[in-house]
Amino acid sequence: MEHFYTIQGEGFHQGKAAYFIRLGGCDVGCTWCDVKESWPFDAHPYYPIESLITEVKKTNTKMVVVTGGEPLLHNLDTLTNALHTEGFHTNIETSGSSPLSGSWDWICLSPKKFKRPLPEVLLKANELKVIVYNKTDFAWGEQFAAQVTPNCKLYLQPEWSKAAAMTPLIVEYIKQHPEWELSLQLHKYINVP
Ligand SMILES: C[S@@+](CC[C@H](N)C(=O)[O-])C[C@H]1O[C@@H](n2cnc3c(N)ncnc32)[C@H](O)[C@@H]1O
Ligand SMILES: Nc1nc2[nH]cc(C(=O)O)c2c(=O)[nH]1
Ligand code: SF4
Ligand SMILES: [Mg+2]
Repeated sequence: MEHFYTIQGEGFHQGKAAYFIRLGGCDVGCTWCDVKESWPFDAHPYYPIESLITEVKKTNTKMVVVTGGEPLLHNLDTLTNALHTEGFHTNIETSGSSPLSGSWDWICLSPKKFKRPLPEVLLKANELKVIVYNKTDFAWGEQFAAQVTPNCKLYLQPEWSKAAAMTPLIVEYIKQHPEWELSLQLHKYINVP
């Protein structure tokens, strides 16, 4: 759908330079999704992997983030193998709701009520990023925290339109449950892609 060089705005790698590859198509349908234009599967331009890699190599980045849409609707083996051949770190942003493909240095799983994550992806997640849209989402997120591995990082991220109301609740929750950390969508505060 699009590709751009920016800083990772969310989660464990927040603040680091990263090249984003956003793949078209999503079958999850979150009511509050901030990239609904990504949902149609066939409405986006196709970029050959070689030309994407040429663009990434023009930057100074080591890190490539594959997102969407739901990137796991595509088989990502060829793309991630090509990125690894060129020495890039491969990160994915996923709802975990479709089978895992690709080889990943970092998997950020953000579970969704609209299509639940698969156990196989929960077990491979390096980072669990729960979006807090209302106060019931804390208890809802704990069920997934119970299914990831002990090393998996745990983040609570306010849904953007509810951030003013939810961020204070998140701060209180983290004070009570310090295994969780705050993730803000930094790029939206500083107006970068
Ligand atoms: C647009 S999604 C694409 C990747 C994948 N479909 C997923 O949901 O993880 C990228 C990240 O943005 C988060 N996100 C989407 N809309 C959001 C919103 N309105 N507020 C906060 N986070 C949002 C998702 O939960 C996910 O972690
Ligand atoms: N800067 C920036 N950081 C991000 N982290 C995850 C994003 C995504 O949409 O997957 C995203 C994004 O769209 N922009
Ligand atoms: S899974 Fe991701 S891309 Fe799909 S609707 Fe939800 S937030 Fe948007
Ligand atoms: Mg985004």
